[in-house]
Amino acid sequence: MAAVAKAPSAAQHIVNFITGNANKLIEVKAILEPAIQVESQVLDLIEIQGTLEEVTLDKCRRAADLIQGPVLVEDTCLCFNALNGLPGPYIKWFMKSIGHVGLNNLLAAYEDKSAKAVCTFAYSAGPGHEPVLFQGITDGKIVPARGPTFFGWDPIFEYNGQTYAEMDKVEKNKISHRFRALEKLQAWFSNELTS
Ligand SMILES: O=c1nc[nH]c2c1ncn2[C@H]1C[C@H](O)[C@@H](COP(=O)(O)OP(=O)(O)OP(=O)(O)O)O1
Ligand SMILES: [Mg+2]
Repeated sequence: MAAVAKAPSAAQHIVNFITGNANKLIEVKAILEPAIQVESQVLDLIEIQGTLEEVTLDKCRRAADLIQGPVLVEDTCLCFNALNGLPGPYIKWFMKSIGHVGLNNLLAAYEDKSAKAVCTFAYSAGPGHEPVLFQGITDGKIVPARGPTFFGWDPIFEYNGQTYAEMDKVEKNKISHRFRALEKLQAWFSNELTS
């Protein structure tokens, strides 16, 4: 009897993470691999205005349409509690225009320096498929910059006495907003595998 071709084993998931940010990709790989293999394409996706969920869902649909296949995208917010959640999804533009000092100054008038780092991932199985969201939040506070300036606002976000920039990567990836979101994504993927 002729051998029947076996379907590829579903033992491992692969995601195509669409991002223009090399630092995000490094962290996502460090957190997900080897359980989930991370491939990546660089696309500068248009980002609408709206809530974090709206921004991420729209980004995901755009990515799936452009790639014509399954995609994973992520949007990161830095929300100042004294400012009712702002800069939120607009943190990238605030960082670019006013930097670490300007972001600290935004809170000068307030005693409350607390902030939330929020990561929202969206996974779509392809164009026309409704994206699934996975969100992670880490509570911290905004402080004058400490530590190396490799990644965005890492030097001004303090968690448990250390800024993200002062932590080594392994440590950040155990408590970060990105890790907490990816924990949920990983659980969802392993459920998909067994169901
Ligand atoms: O863990 C982080 N620690 C420090 N800074 C961070 C982190 N994660 C994102 N960031 C910065 C990058 C960007 O300035 C903004 C989010 O904007 P966001 O649109 O999500 O990122 P992006 O445009 O760089 O990449 P993408 O192509 O995936 O949209 O916060
Ligand atoms: Mg972006």
